[in-house]
Amino acid sequence: MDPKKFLPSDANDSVHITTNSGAPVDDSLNSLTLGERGPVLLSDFHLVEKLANFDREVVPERRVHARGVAAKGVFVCTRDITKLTKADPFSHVGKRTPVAVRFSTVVHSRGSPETLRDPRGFATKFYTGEGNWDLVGNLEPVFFIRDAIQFPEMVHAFKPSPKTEKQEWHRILDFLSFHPECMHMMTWLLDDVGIPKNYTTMNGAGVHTFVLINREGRETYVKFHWVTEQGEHNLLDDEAKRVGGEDFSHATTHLIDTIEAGNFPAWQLKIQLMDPATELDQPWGDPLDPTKTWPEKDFPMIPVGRMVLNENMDNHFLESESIAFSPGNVIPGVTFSQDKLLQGRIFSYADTQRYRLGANYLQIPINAPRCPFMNRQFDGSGATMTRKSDVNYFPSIRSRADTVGTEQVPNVRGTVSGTQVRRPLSKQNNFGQAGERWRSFDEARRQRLVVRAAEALNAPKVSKKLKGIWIGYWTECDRELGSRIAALVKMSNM
Ligand code: HEM
Repeated sequence: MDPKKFLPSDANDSVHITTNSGAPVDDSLNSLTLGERGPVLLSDFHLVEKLANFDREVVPERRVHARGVAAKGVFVCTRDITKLTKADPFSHVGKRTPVAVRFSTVVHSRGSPETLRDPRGFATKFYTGEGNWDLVGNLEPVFFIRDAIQFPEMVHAFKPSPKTEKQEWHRILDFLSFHPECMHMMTWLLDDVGIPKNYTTMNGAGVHTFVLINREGRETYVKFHWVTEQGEHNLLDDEAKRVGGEDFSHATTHLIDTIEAGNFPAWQLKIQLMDPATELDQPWGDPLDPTKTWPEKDFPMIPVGRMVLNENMDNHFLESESIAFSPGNVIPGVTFSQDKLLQGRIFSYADTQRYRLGANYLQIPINAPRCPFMNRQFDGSGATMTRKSDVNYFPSIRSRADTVGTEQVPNVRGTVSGTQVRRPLSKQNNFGQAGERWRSFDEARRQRLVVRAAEALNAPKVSKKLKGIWIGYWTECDRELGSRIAALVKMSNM
């Protein structure tokens, strides 16, 4: 039997409604009752099945990044970097790799306004010839914290309060006051880019340091950046209120309409490179620190590819909602650095997706690999893979692939040794790049950040003590920045 031949479809190839098992239903408008006025009979199988199906139509929303929209497209390699990496999408100039991208906000639920000040997700799945590679990035090239062990509590502080179900600044500022490494990210969140005009006018970043590996096994540190060809545009706070009032899904509307109209948005993929032998010599900090950017004058942006989004998703639930990105999905030629935030992410995504979408979430078509594939772990809830063989173990003398062996995949890094410790990175420099970024703005943009930072500190329940800590941090970033914020903060209320 070829099970694929019998997959239910929406071809509507029956003249009447059927049950999920295909039996004709004589009436799908009136429940089966004892007499015209009821009661309703439990033997109305169709009614019970319809309601039961409806009751299960949703899966849990993503724990973060619940609100988003996805599209499909293509990535084209534009520069020969085969000396740096054996990764399939870069195998030759002109190489085309299908992609799916999901843009998102972070904190609030599905259906929340897209005009809120919030980081933005920019996640890309490359369907490569050697497995799916997910670059699960954000608009901002840095993050609030450095260690995954702090992430759940950070999200609790940003998410709506368990008492009021409202996002509250005092909880965010309280948590982050213990993490001065957040200051660089705060100069992105409270900057104009904190509310992008729409998803096509924003850049993206891989954030972490990753490692490129070439055919000889040589490793190069890399940072990935998506640079929008539409130009970077944002909404100022008043504009955001107006746009959000007119259409709280404005960014989703814009992406779908733009693609529908054939104005396909595009991004350049640029990389920055570092020799790992120099990693301890960087004056600005540690390249394993995701709160740092690499100065462009020392690490120039090198364009290596171009991505065009040219197709909307056909079905929101089956594609946009079911797509599952994970920083753990790397391919030969690209791997992880020891960045502690990244290392926690390698676990967390696949784990939440097993819960959110089920054990066989990688068999959902939008997630399935589009390359030759072979392993023996596919049974369980949601399994749809066509299999005819009785070899469901490994290795087997009856399977050629099991005995031939594969080319050595140069993805495993060399020996690492050390003493077990729980200790933060010693090179911190929490304020330097934050101050540099603020000073790089023109005066109007500087002032907008000052006002937003002060508004956060003037929010309800922000204590005098907390205000003092934050004014201290802003002053460490830049003396003038600190004093300008302090001048707008009301100190008398607590
Ligand atoms: C230790 C830190 C982090 C943890 C534990 C974490 C965990 C998660 C989880 C559980 C999800 C939901 C995934 C799903 O249900 O499919 C998610 C989504 C996401 N995360 Fe993170 N995250 C972390 C840091 C980051 C950072 C630093 C970035 C940016 C570089 C990021 C970008 C994203 C994006 C873009 C999504 C949405 C993916 C999509 O569109 O489906 N996360 N994260």
